[in-house]
Amino acid sequence: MSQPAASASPPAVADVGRLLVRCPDRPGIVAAVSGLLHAHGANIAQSDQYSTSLEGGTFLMRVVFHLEELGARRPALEAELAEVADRYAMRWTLHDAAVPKRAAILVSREDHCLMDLLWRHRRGELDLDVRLVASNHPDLGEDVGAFGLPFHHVPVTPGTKPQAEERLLELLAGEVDVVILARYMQILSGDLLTRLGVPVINIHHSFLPAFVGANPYARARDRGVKLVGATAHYVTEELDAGPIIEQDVARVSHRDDVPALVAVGRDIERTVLARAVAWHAADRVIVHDGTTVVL
Ligand SMILES: Nc1nc2c(c(=O)[nH]1)N[C@@H](CN(C=O)c1ccc(C(=O)N[C@@H](CCC(=O)O)C(=O)O)cc1)CN2
Repeated sequence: MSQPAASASPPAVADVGRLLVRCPDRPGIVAAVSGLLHAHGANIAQSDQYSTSLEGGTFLMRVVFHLEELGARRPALEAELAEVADRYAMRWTLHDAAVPKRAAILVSREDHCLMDLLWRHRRGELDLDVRLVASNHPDLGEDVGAFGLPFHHVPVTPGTKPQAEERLLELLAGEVDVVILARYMQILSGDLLTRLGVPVINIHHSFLPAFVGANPYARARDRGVKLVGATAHYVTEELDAGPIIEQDVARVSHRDDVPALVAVGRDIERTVLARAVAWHAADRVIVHDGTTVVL
């Protein structure tokens, strides 16, 4: 099963920029962007592009480049990018690979996805600046503290959901660039998502679009599935309907009861979430028309 390379991005080093481009497809875009980077003294290390259609499609491009003194040269580079963008009706973002995205992780009681992310982060495998962990249960506070990270218990009950979301916003709004739901089992309101204003990545414990919502493994067992899976997706107000970033599956059989399905699923969930988070951290995921392109 082919999939984007586990990590095609060069190591995050000084003076490495990542440029993401989106515009109506037409001839000359690659030449215009590469020519601009060359004119500013940049050396392109990686370039990936995709057009949604050869006729009237949208052109998506990700360029990783090295430019000495990137910080000092960035204003002039961005000024000329703005001019090229006008010519090609281009939307673009430029990221400094030396500045990891600030992240918060939300969790409930299941620890496998959270711990996997924290272990990878501690080993330096996850290019993120993990700022805090928050949970609607106190269970994992000690485990998080062992990683030297702040842990915030934000209890949620049906009658206190608005107040809990206000507390989450106090902790997160303006403080992080991405929020990761590592089996966080509370539905986030559209108001919270809007006020957060940053991408939220969720791991759903089924191969979406099958078994949206709660208790997917029990429903999968009742259905007699021969595969179970996990799906990492961006979070939207509609439950488990956001753009899919990564998925994977494993074979199961009639011999597997629900606990066995849950056990098989745990390994899939944590590896799928880790891959999705790593790709997001490396600016490899572009959302287009409710789906994603992973360059
Ligand atoms: N706005 C969104 N919020 C969340 C999403 C999402 O896609 N959009 N994904 C969920 C995670 N999730 C499945 O992956 C999920 C979580 C919670 C529920 C649910 O029914 N929760 C109940 C309360 C459960 C409890 O009290 O423990 C509820 O919130 O009413 C279904 C699916 C994370 N949030």
